[in-house]
Amino acid sequence: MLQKFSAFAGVPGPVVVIVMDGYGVPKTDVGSAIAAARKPTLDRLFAECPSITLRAHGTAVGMPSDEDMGNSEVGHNAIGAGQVYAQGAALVANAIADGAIWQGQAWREIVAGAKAGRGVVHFIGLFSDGNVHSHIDHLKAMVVQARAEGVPTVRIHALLDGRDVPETSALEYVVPFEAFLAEVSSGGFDARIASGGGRQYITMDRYDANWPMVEKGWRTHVLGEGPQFGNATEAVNGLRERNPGTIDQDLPEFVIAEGGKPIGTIEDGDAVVFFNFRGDRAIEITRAFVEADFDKFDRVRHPQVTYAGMLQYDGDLQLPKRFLVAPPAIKDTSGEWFSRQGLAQFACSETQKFGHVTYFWNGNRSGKFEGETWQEVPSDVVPFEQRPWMKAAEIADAMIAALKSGQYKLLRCNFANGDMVGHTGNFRAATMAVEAVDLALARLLPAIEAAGGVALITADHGNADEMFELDKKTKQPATNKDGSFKAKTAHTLNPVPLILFDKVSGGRLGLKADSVAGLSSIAATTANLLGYAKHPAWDDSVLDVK
Ligand SMILES: O=C(O)[C@H](O)COP(=O)(O)O
Ligand SMILES: [Mn+2]
Ligand SMILES: [Mn+2]
Repeated sequence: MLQKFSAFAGVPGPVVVIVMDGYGVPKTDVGSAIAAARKPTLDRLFAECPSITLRAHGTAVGMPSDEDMGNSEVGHNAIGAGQVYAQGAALVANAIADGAIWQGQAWREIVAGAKAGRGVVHFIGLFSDGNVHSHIDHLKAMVVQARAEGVPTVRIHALLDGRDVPETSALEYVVPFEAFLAEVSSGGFDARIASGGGRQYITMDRYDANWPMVEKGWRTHVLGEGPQFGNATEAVNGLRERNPGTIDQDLPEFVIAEGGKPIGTIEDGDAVVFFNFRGDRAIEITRAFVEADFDKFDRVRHPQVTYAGMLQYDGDLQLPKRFLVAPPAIKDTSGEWFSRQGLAQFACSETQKFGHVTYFWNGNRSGKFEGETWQEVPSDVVPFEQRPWMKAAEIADAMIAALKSGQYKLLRCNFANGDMVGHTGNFRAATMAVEAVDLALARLLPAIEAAGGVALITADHGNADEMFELDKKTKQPATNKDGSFKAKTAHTLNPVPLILFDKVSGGRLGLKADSVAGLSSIAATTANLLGYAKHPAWDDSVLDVK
């Protein structure tokens, strides 16, 4: 059980944690959709309430280095668990560096499974060095190892990124990788890219938002259906010509063929590795491969393959059963400990971020802890620059209703706007996204005050705070040849705000500025606001009690 907090007895009402996804604190207002947005509520909060910044990238959230931006998985894991674990990106890199991955049963079964069949290993995954869902160096190491272990054929199904890396950078990955594959394809070894497409167009849906996307991916990778090209470089060039202005993440599917025949359909007896380490966008395609009674779309045929995930994507569902590297063993999460305390908890977001405040928050578990209520607001299936307000109003409605019910001592929500619209690279839409969140806060905060509660308003990482690529040398926004700014779709390395909205303590409560504090300090801060000492495993609270 959690102990009482000696310095403060706890607020009379609930504690509400509000995550403004993709809302960082930028170094310059140039290119910041947040600075450009009209946001009277947030401006007032920053002027009147205690606020500090928290680290939300790099080692502060378990990434391999401080060059790595933050992301929703590591951010919500850190907020929910109150601790920092070495995350998938680091765990896979280490397992490759020390060779442990090749000794593991899963890798041995992949190689043995392929050799017992047609001798084909397929690698499907996000084809970039974004290090959010995957890293291309991990793929490279597996191709080299497969060759060394005598696997004759490798087929790669490359999901083009442009979302965690610059928006039209696909050829920077495809061209050198096809050259590398040509170089290693000798002595009876044949490795080629066989299919692919934009990651937001095929395969990498999440949270059941858009199964037709996954079906399209299945038809591309498994059945070999789609426009045919001679190699992936030609495919990217050809698709760009046919779809002018389309950025990589939205490019349609492609299939590599010889004489009209796809070179890499997935057949009985093949081995398949889904090489993303992050789970949210890996779960649906994994289900299509491993579930016997799968009913989300017609698979046409269901090849019997040896399937492995880079990590296990869902510990509760054991999905998939075979995985190359063990995921971080996240335990003692705040959700679990507040539940053991008998506190009722409410979690809400729209589909696109629903798993963030449930599954990621609870340490990548899909099951609820006792006393948790989860509410999902269905997201629209549209390009979000067309609807930058997304479901901010409906999330505010649900939160206000939950507050009014008086049932919950802890509430949490995620507003997806700054991030989902930030990822489109559309500056104007991103300012509206921030404005929509501001409007929702203007309604939500009075309900928190009326319930005698307080709010911690924060973010999981930056995105809308930097909508232009920065020049690597000057760190100023980079320009195209015509002088326009280069749109940026990825997350940022900026810290995030932590604001304490408190109308109940009479000014007793503040936040301690601490240059090393990160997102993992929020769990302990929440416990202290409720009048509990932090769990010993959690990082320190930043609550200041006068
Ligand atoms: O999956 C995505 O949309 C991006 O790669 C990362 O965004 P998120 O970490 O905010 O989900
Ligand atoms: Mn996020
Ligand atoms: Mn994002």
